[in-house]
Amino acid sequence: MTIRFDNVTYRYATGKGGLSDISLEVGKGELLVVIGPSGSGKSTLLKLLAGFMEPQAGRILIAGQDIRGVSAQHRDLGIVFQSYALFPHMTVLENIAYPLKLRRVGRDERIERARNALREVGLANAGDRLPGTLSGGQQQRVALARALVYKPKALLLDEPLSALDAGLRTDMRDLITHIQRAANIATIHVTHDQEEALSMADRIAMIHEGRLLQLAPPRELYDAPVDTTVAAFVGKANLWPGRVVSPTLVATAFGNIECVASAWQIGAAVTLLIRPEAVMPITDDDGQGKGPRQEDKQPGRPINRFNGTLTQDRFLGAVRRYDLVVGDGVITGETGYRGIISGVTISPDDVRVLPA
Ligand SMILES: Nc1ncnc2c1ncn2[C@@H]1O[C@H](COP(=O)(O)OP(=O)(O)OP(=O)(O)O)[C@@H](O)[C@H]1O
Repeated sequence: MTIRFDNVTYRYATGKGGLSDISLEVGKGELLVVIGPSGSGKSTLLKLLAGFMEPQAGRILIAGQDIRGVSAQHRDLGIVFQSYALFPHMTVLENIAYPLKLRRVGRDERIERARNALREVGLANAGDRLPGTLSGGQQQRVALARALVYKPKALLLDEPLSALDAGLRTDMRDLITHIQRAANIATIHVTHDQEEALSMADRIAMIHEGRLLQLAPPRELYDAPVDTTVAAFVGKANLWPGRVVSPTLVATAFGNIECVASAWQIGAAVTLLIRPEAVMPITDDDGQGKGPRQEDKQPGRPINRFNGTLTQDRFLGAVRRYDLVVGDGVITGETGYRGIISGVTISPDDVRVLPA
């Protein structure tokens, strides 16, 4: 089954917030992650889908059917919230079986299906316990089992991992994607956490101020963001304002930067995006301060080469994130190199030209 938003608009009575003209489709078995800053409209999107309120314009379709007027409980959606929302006085098994009871499934079948669902989330032995005796991660697994037990048409995950600590969150990402794949169910997952989005999503929808800015697979969103808002929200970014001076040159506060600007008019105001991992430290190994990648392209002439002073040097384990002050500007780089850094180079191919 699929989920589709056709030009959906919702305005709160206050006149502020909501969603404007959202169109997107989630395919059968697809995991779409919705990201965006606080207040961008992510929860509004879920509330409209879940049936807690109706759009003022546009249509929402589940499995090709317009769901306007269908009550929340008849939309047959599995929903997992940040707060586990389990019934504290019911055992784990009773919690999971509850949606089946509501649907008048017989007792034996209820228990059997609830046990299967519990096994799928790796908690086969926890059926008789009360939710309060489980850890946060375990409770979230129960919530997931309860959401899926009646084979809903689609799955909605509203920040399901945000109450968990970092290590557990990473494990739960894998569990959710595993179970979501096995259930082959169209899923919308809302999160603040960009790494969670990048690692879990088939595609990511980035929402900002109620508008859909970009809908793309994680790599495309990261490598080719449509604008500076997406570039800054997803991953770390060096963003430098500039002006196109030739098809291969953009003037910035750091001087003229070699890049591919042929799609832009001469004189156009642009912003250059350089990801920190594309910033190459000039190491002792290439002594003369010419990055090897630049030499390959134009022998003898150093391109996009900057000398400066390291002001921040953060050891993050696998990598080191540093700030190099160059004139009035700062270049942030990431590297596994542990030696002294006094300059960097940036390959023209690693510079992305975005609208100003
Ligand atoms: N019940 C409401 N009445 C009026 N305005 C609301 C209501 N709910 C949300 N809003 C406004 O709509 C906008 C979008 O809110 P929404 O909760 O969808 O954002 P969000 O992206 O989910 O934010 P967060 O990440 O903080 O949960 C916000 O500006 C918010 O203030």
